[in-house]
Amino acid sequence: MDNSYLLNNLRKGSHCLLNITPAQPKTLTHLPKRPPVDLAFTDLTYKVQEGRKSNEKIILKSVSGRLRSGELTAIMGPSGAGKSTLLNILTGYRTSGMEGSITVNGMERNLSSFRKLSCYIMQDNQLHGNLTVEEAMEVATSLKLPSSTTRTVKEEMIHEILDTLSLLEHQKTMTSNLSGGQKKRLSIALELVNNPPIMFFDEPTSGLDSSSCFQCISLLKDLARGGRTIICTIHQPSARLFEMFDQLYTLADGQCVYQGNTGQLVDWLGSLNLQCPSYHNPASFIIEVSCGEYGDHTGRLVRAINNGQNDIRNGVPFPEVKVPDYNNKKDMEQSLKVEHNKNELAHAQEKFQEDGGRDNNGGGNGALHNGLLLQYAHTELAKGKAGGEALVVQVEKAELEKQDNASAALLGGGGAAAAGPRRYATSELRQFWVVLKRTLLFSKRDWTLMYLRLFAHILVGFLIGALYYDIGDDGSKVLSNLGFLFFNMLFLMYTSMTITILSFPLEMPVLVKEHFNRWYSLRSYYLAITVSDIPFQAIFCVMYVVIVYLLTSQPAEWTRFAMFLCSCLLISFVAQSVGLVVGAAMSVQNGVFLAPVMSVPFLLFSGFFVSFNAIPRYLRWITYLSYIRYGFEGTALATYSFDRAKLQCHQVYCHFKNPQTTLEELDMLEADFTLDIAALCLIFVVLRISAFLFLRWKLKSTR
Ligand SMILES: Nc1ncnc2c1ncn2[C@@H]1O[C@H](COP(=O)(O)OP(=O)(O)OP(=O)(O)O)[C@@H](O)[C@H]1O
Repeated sequence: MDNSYLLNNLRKGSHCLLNITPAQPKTLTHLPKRPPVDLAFTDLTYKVQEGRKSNEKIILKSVSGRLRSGELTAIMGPSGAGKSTLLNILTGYRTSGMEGSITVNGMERNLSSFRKLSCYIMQDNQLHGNLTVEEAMEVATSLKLPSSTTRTVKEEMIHEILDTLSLLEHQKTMTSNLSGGQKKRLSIALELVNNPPIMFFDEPTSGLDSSSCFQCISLLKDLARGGRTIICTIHQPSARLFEMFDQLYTLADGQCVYQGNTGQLVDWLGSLNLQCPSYHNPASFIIEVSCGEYGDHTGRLVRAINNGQNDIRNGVPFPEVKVPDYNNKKDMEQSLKVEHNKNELAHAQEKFQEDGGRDNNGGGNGALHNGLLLQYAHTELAKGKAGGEALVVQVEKAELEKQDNASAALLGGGGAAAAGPRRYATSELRQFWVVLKRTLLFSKRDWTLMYLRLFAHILVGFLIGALYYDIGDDGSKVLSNLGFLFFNMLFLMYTSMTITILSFPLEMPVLVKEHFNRWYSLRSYYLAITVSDIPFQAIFCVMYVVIVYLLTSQPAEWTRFAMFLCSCLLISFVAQSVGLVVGAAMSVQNGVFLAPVMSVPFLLFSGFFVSFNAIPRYLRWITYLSYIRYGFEGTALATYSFDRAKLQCHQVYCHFKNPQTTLEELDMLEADFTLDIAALCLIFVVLRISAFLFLRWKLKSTR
């Protein structure tokens, strides 16, 4: 072979190699700027009542900790240790039953402002399956960014976020068709839109394979590197994943057994005579220790880490196991006796800087620097060195200044979506409009909701039309015609009620997430879903009524048809509202059983089975509540009242030839059509308000 050819190719190859440039890490440039936020909690206790009132269960036992900006923190622990509970409390998702203090940049947490700064990505992704990735992102930008943000900026932002999260090529994919890892990334992408400085994740790796887990944690790490505070609960990660976390917070039996760098864990446990075997995953080891597999060491670990008040950091000596409690007045007074010594202080700072220089993270991070310095000062103080106390004061002052600046930034400037007195980034009218458009899109795409319902109304319409064909003007078939009127009520009631009972509770988890993450107010959401289904329900009802009215030969008068239709429409809207109340208040299983059962009294007292005068007096009040009665009465009056001419009679004798006889038999001679319509409207309004109140209660009670 020609050597020069080989050489040339090799040269070409080396040229190619030389031209390879490492992939640049993707960064998010279009996101609103946010200040860094440090979160700290002190003496956090969480209790729940179990069984009888006096029976109290303590889930978190006076734990403390600090979660810093720019760090990826893992909350780990054995099952039932209290990880999810701690996360729920830190996010503000759970507030009742909690004692202790939570501070944001050193200031007591204001839950309302905090929720604008943070987002909570729950374990199950809670996404609407009927939207494409792109549409879901558009909804998120429309709701989470101020209305003043231009369309171009929103589009660029969506493009950038999807590109960063490797979802760009899937932007036209339906959310329901995404893989588990992609769904997780989409959940993150949706919340990234307004760039919250604090992001909480509950088990972000659950259900993912090892490669997706790695990608997911890498993404979280990148987000943390962007200055965000990223906190996630995780179940025993692999050694490779474990190394990726900056900070570890471990719980056992509701107490903190470790808080500090992941890299220091093995040494720290070693210093407490708990040697992690070689080639053993440190994450597994701390869980095994916490579970008591090597004996009961929980108490010792909790004391050593001061239940989360201490922090094991790179470059800072381990705190001694018997560290004084600085929250304790006695210990504090003792430490204040230590004489101020400026030389000692200077020495301490110098020494810290020497140690701090070895810290990988310390460099440019002021918060971390101060944190380390503070911890070092406490350690010195614990050793009884005079300079320690002055150093504590000095560092704490610096820390406070930083916190003031950051907090001012949080409240005053930064991301427009976060700042300001408004709870939401957009007006309620806009929220209503965006949610309405989204719900209409779902309806269009939901086969069950739309096409099955349409099909059912048409099919049943023709079936009933065939069964009761041409009976409307036949004096000998009035009883059958009354049966037809009653069946209309029954059909319209069940179709509109059950579809809502089946579909509405399925929306709940997404509603809980989006409402909690401040996408929209409950009012705008509720109004949007209330309005969205009314046109469809109306169209189906009109189609059904036109078919049956014509086929059964009811009176061919426009006014009577309008009255008949009006009663039927109101019945279906009222029944839909009953479905909303039931759907808001209970699960699908309970609702599907209870709603029809609860409707039985209303059907019995509708006036079809027993006329009003035949009902015992003490039970008559039920007829006033029965919306079926008003609907049935409305259609009966539309058919037989208002001086309707005598019906045709093809037999020797037709008892109900005169419509007045029918009304008399039904006790409807005195009935007023307007009153029936007014009663149905009133019941509709009361039910819609009740459904809203139930929904609000449900949202609160799930937390
Ligand atoms: N409302 C409640 N009533 C009674 N006990 C509760 C309640 N909520 C939580 N607990 C208990 O508190 C403990 C901690 O629960 P939590 O869900 O926080 O654990 P976890 O560490 O997240 O567990 P896992 O890893 O298995 O999800 C558990 O023993 C649980 O049974």
